[in-house]
Order: sequence, then structure tokens, then C-alpha cells
Amino acid sequence: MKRWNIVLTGFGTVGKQIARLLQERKDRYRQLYQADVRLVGVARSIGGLYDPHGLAEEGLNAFAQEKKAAASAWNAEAWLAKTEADILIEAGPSDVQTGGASLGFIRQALTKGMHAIAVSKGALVVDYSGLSALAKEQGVQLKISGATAAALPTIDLFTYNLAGCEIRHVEGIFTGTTNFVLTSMMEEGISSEEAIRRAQAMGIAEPDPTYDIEGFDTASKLTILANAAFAAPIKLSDIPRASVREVTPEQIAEWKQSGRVPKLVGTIRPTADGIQAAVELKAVEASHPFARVKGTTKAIRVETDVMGDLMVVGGKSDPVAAAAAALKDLEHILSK
Ligand SMILES: NC(=O)C1=CN([C@@H]2O[C@H](COP(=O)(O)OP(=O)(O)OC[C@H]3O[C@@H](n4cnc5c(N)ncnc54)[C@H](OP(=O)(O)O)[C@@H]3O)[C@@H](O)[C@H]2O)C=CC1
Ligand SMILES: N[C@@H](CC=O)C(=O)O
Repeated sequence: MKRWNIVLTGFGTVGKQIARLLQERKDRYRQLYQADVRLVGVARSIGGLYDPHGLAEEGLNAFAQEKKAAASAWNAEAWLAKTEADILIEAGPSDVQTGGASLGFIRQALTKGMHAIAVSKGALVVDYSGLSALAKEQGVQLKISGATAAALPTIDLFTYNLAGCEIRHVEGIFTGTTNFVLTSMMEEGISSEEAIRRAQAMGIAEPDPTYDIEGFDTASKLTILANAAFAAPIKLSDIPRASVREVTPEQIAEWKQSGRVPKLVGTIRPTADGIQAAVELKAVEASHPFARVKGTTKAIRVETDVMGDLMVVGGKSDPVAAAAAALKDLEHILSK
């Protein structure tokens, strides 16, 4: 039985589900992969826990309840440096401008020879190519399912299922929150503000929902996918974005009347001038397959040269499903 020590940075909505599923699946890992998987470290913004033998549930529960002490400061880098672990799972905030603390955590883990599984997007948006080169150099894996629409297969579709194909066009509904907001406005007649509040209550909206609503979340996923699946050096700022915030009651009435359905669609298209990506608000005809993709459901449609076109719909948008996507990555590492 091989021992696999895991550290988790970010112990919020998704991080807690990762910790819970890791515990629940211990026997599965033992039976399928002869792997003794232990969560040995967990970090929040206020501090970290580490036990080389594995963290107990009671300790984790108490840590989750801890409040920030006034003027407390802790050194996350020093904490990570002292942990002895094989895999980092990064589930902290997505800071897509600087990469934030997540970028440092992933760099540090890869440099230490650990595999890294990213659920947050910031580090990958800012420096996917640097991180992936570092992982290669260190002979470890950098897995990114959680950051690229999570339970909806995207990166795995390109790297496993469509390996060898020429991808001619990709379009997708990559953000559960915006699809939920648009569907709620169309079908329940509620305001975008009310729909955003509901998406926040479900735990799928980003801490600042502007990031979803103004198309940054979709654009971030496109940036990561363009770099990871197409080796295209696209930056977030290269991608034109549309916002769901600007949708007016008049537009909703007009779409309803014409039988069209609004969707925030992300596209990636290889062209003679390189990879083009965009986030657009499209009113699709009722006959378009995206018209039936409702609520928090996501979808991806891919055109290829020799495998034809294919579309995947679903992959639940919720914190448990996002955690499960990170642990799918974990199983791919354990199985190697
Ligand atoms: N929610 C979802 O459905 C999905 C989310 N994601 C991505 O997953 C990530 C986590 O999302 P979610 O769990 O909803 O977010 P939360 O805001 O609930 O949790 C973020 C966690 O990160 C911790 N944190 C913040 N700064 C630091 C730091 N400097 N060092 C260590 N930990 C830190 C927070 O600490 P503290 O507890 O002290 O506040 C908190 O525990 C995000 O990047 C998001 O984009 C991806 C797919 C789906
Ligand atoms: N905010 C995102 C969650 C993770 O990527 C969404 O709504 O899909």
C-alpha cells in the first residue's frame, strides 16, 4: 500500500467538500489503487493545520469554525514548506489579475516535487505555461479539471477523448451562475440581482459575483483551456467579454416573443492567425441544442476533423460536484 499525503489550500465551500469526500472515499482508494490517501494539511486565510499522520475530522470541524483573530498574521509559505506531502489541492480564491496566494502555493508545491490539482483559476490564468513547464521539469502532474468547468468535462475531453483530432471549433456554456441567472430571468421573470442572490445561496457564484456576471469566469476558463489544450499563449485580456448585467426587461420580452433563448457562450476557434476566443451573449434559436441547456447546467460542443461533432451537457454545478471533479484528477494521478 503506497501512502499519499495531501495538503489542501482553501477550506471554504468547495474545500470542505473535498475534505469530506477524501474521507468518504478512503476505502475506494485502498481497493482500487492500493493507495493510503491522507489529508495531512489544510490552510485557510487565517492559518493552517498540519499533522503528518493525517488530520482528524474533529480537528477539521473546529478549524472550519475558527474566527480570524484581530491583527493575526501567518506565513502560509513557511507552513507549506514544512509539510511533507505528495499532492497539493488548491481551492482558494481565483485572483485572475495576479494569481494571488494560489499562484505561490502551486509554484511552491511543484518546485517541491508535489503533484498539483487546481480548482481555483487565478494561478492558471496568470501563468499556465510557466506552471505546466515547471510540472514537466519536476516530473509531476498539474491537473486542472476543477478550474475548467469542473464536473463538465472540458480539458479531459480534449486530452483523452479527442486526442489526435484536429479541433475546429469549441463553444460552450461554461458558467453555471450566468446560465442560472439568464434562465431565471426568462422563465421566472425575476431580476438579475435576485437570481444572483439565489446562485450565491447555492454556493456556485464566485465570492464577488461580478466575476461570473461580467463574463470573467467564462473568459478565465477559455484562457486556461486555450493555453492547456491548444498551447495558445492567450491572455485573459485578449478575450472580448459580454456581460449578463446589461440584459434589460425589454430584451427578455423580445427574446420570449421571438422564441429565442439568451446564453452566455464562450468560443475557441483555431484560425490561420492563431486561436481566437470570445465570450458573447447570444440569443439562440429554440432549435439550437444550447436552448435546452437550462438553469445551472453547463454544456460544451466541439467540432473535430475526423471524430465529427460532439456535445456534452450537464456535469452538475455545485460545490460537491466541483470537489468531485478535483478528486477525479486525484484518481488519474493515483492510477498512474
Ligand atoms: N463554488 C463552486 O462551485 C466552484 C468554485 N471554483 C473555484 O474554487 C475556488 C474556491 O471556491 P469556494 O470554495 O466557493 O470559495 P470560498 O470563498 O468559499 O473559499 C475560499 C477559501 O480560500 C481560503 N483562502 C483565502 N485566502 C487564502 C490564503 N491566502 N491562503 C489560504 N487560504 C486562503 C479562504 O479562507 P477563509 O476560510 O479563512 O475565508 C476559504 O477557506 C475558487 O477559486 C472558485 O473559483 C471552481 C469550481 C466550482
Ligand atoms: N462560478 C462558477 C463556479 C466555478 O467555476 C460557475 O458559476 O460556474
